[in-house]
Amino acid sequence: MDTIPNLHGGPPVVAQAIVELKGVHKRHGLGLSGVQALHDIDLTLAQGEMVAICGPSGSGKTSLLNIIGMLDTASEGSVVIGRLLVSQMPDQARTDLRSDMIGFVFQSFSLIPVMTAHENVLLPLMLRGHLDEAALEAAEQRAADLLSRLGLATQMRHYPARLDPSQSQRVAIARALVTHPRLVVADEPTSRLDNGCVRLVMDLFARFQYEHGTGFVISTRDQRQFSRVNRTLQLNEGRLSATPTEARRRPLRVQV
Ligand SMILES: Nc1ncnc2c1ncn2[C@@H]1O[C@H](COP(=O)(O)OP(=O)(O)OP(=O)(O)O)[C@@H](O)[C@H]1O
Repeated sequence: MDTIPNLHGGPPVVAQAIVELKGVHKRHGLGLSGVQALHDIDLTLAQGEMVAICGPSGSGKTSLLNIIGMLDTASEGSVVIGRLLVSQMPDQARTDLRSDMIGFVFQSFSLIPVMTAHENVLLPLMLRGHLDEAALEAAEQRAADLLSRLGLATQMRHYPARLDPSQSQRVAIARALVTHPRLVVADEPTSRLDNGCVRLVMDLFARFQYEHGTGFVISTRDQRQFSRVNRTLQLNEGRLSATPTEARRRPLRVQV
């Protein structure tokens, strides 16, 4: 549990944790060639909080995000996402939970080459099961709105091969948001964007945070994001160097 200043003047709001990591270690590979990517990570994120994880290349940002995003498992320690102990869940249950509550922005975008930008964004909604005509129309509209907000109105019918890195990164961001997930995990989501596009993306994230209570975990080396998040944590050689209370913290805007 975490208390958040109430910007509307009332008592502090008690926010539930959406992510709780305790004593998390991650080792890639076995034996002498193995790499210890994360050491004894304790981390709690409140629902609706936006947190940046910064650190140099190789510090363990992707390893940490993959665990929070349920794409990978910890070697040791407990991982609770949305109050469920995912570190002890069978793979299929973890996959289902991930598609229900998490949007993931991959560092390498991971767009599907045989689908247009619009189809790529629509895909997570289509994978949720059969949509009747009205639901399909609403889903198509939602995907188109997100692409427009990210400055891609004229690229919707383009295939990934015709998109530049900035456009591809924005398509990957739209795809992560389209299900209105409770948590977005974004691996260096602004690495290929100019200042104008960074502003578009961070404005859209802030809007989701405010309107839908979406939480964000963003790994970054990009100083341009730091003023827009609630907290910034530092990873160095697999260790979080500031405890959450020591780290700079800005109040959350919450709807009450
Ligand atoms: N699948 C893997 N197998 C072996 N080692 C790995 C694997 N994935 C990551 N590592 C190693 O774990 C360490 C942390 O890597 P990670 O990708 O998590 O860091 P990062 O901070 O995200 O780096 P970057 O900013 O360059 O993406 C590095 O030493 C990396 O080489």
